[in-house]
Amino acid sequence: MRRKLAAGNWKMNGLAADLAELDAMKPAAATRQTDVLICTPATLISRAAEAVSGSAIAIGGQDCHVNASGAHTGDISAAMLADSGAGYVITGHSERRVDHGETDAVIAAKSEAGYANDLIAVICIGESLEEREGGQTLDVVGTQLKNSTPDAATGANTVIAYEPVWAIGTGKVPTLEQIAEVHDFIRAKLVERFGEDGNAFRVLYGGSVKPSNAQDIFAVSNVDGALVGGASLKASDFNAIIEALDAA
Ligand SMILES: O=C(CO)COP(=O)(O)O
Repeated sequence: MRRKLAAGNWKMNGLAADLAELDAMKPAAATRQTDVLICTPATLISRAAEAVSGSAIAIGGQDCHVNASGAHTGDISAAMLADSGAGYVITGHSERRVDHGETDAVIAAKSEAGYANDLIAVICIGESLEEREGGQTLDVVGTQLKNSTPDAATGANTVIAYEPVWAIGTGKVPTLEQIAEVHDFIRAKLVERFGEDGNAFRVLYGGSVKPSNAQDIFAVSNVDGALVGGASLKASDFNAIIEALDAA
């Protein structure tokens, strides 16, 4: 039985004053069946980890460098994330694939850097609108999944997040049938590659998840939770999403 995961990605949002939102998420996070994760900007990780200490909320980073240390001005290593109190790291978010030219091979290497520091990698994959309209969704998702996921991935050290690029921050959400098609496909590919352990990977949906659509999305087969952007910034929204997931 996979534990569910409600994950928030704060992206480039969050100052010290916003740590109060984490405090307000603690009661909702104290659920039986759902893990709760907030990936803050790197500048807040250590304070966020302190703020959630003793609660059920885990803290993660949003990216890491492939190397452990060295002359990489402005970059942050997986060891630094772990040292700051992170337990997870997002790799391969579409905003990094697009803004920073990250390839599947780089994303796999970043995920491995995470494993080496006992971080769980949340590996993101998803098609663009053009690819969706061109009927290439499963090809694109399949290739990204294969090449961004290291051979060392397991259901314990890796979470897959399916985030259609056109659904991120747009308010547009795929139909439940479209979500089911991709999640069932991802599950089949994981089982094909990793055998029985392929059933242990959590597969999250991401892209315009809100309290108003969460219940329907969480009822879809092979949806084990969500990676939430905008609606994870405020406890009032994210708590409702946690509760919808826990009840699903
Ligand atoms: O990119 C996302 C999470 O990583 C989704 O963002 P939104 O929930 O704001 O659409």
